[in-house]
Amino acid sequence: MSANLRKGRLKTALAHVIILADSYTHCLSLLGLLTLANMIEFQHVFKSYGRGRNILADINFRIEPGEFVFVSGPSGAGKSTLLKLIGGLEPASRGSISVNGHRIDKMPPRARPYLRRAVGVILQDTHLLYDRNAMQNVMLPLTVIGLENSVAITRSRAALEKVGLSGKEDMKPIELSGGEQQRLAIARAIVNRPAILIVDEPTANLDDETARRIMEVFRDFNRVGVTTLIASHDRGLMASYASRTLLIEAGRFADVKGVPA
Ligand SMILES: Nc1ncnc2c1ncn2[C@@H]1O[C@H](COP(=O)(O)OP(=O)(O)OP(=O)(O)O)[C@@H](O)[C@H]1O
Repeated sequence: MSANLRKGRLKTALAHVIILADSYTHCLSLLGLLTLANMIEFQHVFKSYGRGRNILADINFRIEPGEFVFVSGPSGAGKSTLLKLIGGLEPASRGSISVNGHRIDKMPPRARPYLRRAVGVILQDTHLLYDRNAMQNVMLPLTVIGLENSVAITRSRAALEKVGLSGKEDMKPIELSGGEQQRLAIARAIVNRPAILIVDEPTANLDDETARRIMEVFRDFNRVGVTTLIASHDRGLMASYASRTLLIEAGRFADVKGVPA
């Protein structure tokens, strides 16, 4: 056997080991997630911005590990605000919020990276890095935690493929359509395999077929135990997927089985 052929085979074998090791750690992390109890609990939570009115008032609910829940209500009702509280992107004005058993309203700033890893946040404003290409944007959360480059690339490619962006790795966000940018933000949020996914209006800019495909990506994650919360006013989407809906309407809050009437 020539030295080049041997080298080639060794490289292929190594790549397989890396992928296998990666799946192994994924399984372990999923087991870890399940034992970590990736639940969300709000107790008497109030939220106002500055001295303004209460956007959320005395909100109480508990989402069990692995649930798939919609947050619904009219525009301006406070859906994004609720998601931001869970992701630690906005502080509550009063009350207690627990995520994964940690009181995030009492979490010191040095513990924030933990929350960022545990909770994948996909907001309407995608916060992509416009001077980096699609691949670099998706790789960022993995680079931050010090994952080896080759593993980060393999996982980022897989995440881009999941959201239908294979072949667009080298494109900058500005060269992508609104819907593609949204899918890029989804790839970046799932690449870290969070315990909880919170998603704001994920299908707003997408055609029906792409919307269905993206919802299936969230379902796949949910099937392996990822607690998923989706803010939406798309009744068709909720009719297909919702088994529980948190409804915020005119300052009132309701926890509804299935889709609200
Ligand atoms: N940073 C902020 N400062 C002040 N007010 C804010 C801020 N963010 C949101 N609000 C106000 O809080 C209210 C709820 O906003 P939020 O974005 O949570 O609603 P929403 O239900 O997600 O709306 P939409 O469906 O239109 O996205 C709105 O009246 C909004 O103006």
